[in-house]
Amino acid sequence: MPHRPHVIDQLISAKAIAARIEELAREIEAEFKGTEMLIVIGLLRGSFVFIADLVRELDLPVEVDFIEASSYGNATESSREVRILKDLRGKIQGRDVLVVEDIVDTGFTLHHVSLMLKAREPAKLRTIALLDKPSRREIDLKADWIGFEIPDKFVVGYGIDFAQRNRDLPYIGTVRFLDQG
Ligand SMILES: O=P(O)(O)OC[C@H]1O[C@H](OP(=O)(O)OP(=O)(O)O)[C@H](O)[C@@H]1O
Ligand code: HPA
Ligand SMILES: [Mg+2]
Repeated sequence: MPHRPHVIDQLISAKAIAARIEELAREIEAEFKGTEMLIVIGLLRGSFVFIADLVRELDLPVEVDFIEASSYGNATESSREVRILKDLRGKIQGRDVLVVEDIVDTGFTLHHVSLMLKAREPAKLRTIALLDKPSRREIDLKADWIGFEIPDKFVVGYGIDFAQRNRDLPYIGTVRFLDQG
């Protein structure tokens, strides 16, 4: 796909994200109070920034593992086909698990990964997504915790990309394409 000229408008500031992560961490601590070990699973690549900030805020014993799932390629529309490019290193049977996602849009990615992980019989499986775009949902699914509900706009930053770019922005922004008005 050729690079499309665009500008980025800030939607959620880095400060607002940090404040929300503190609140979410307290709720997750309450839910997993007394756990021997919480396996925190990030969905690569989009969640790499969120999981890094979240685990550092959690006052719980944690292990970190990753799955790489991809459905967007370089497009702004889901292919609705979730490919698992990398599976977990560790086993999760009988363990407490938190799946960390950056954004739930159509719902295909989190749905697919949740089903796959549930089949491995964890003791408890919960999900968290920093962003939720309910207007675009095609699968009836809600993460157990959501950072922010956002409008039907393509977003980037804080780990989230457009054609692999802009993951390094410290805030969440919306992409305004200049070739489409
Ligand atoms: O709810 P959905 O419509 O499935 O969309 C959400 C998923 O899409 C993006 O991942 P992508 O496939 O672009 O891969 P990436 O995380 O490597 O950027 C995003 O990071 C979520 O994982
Ligand atoms: O709004 C989005 N931005 C980037 N990647 C995405 N994947 C699903 N929704 C989005
Ligand atoms: Mg992703």
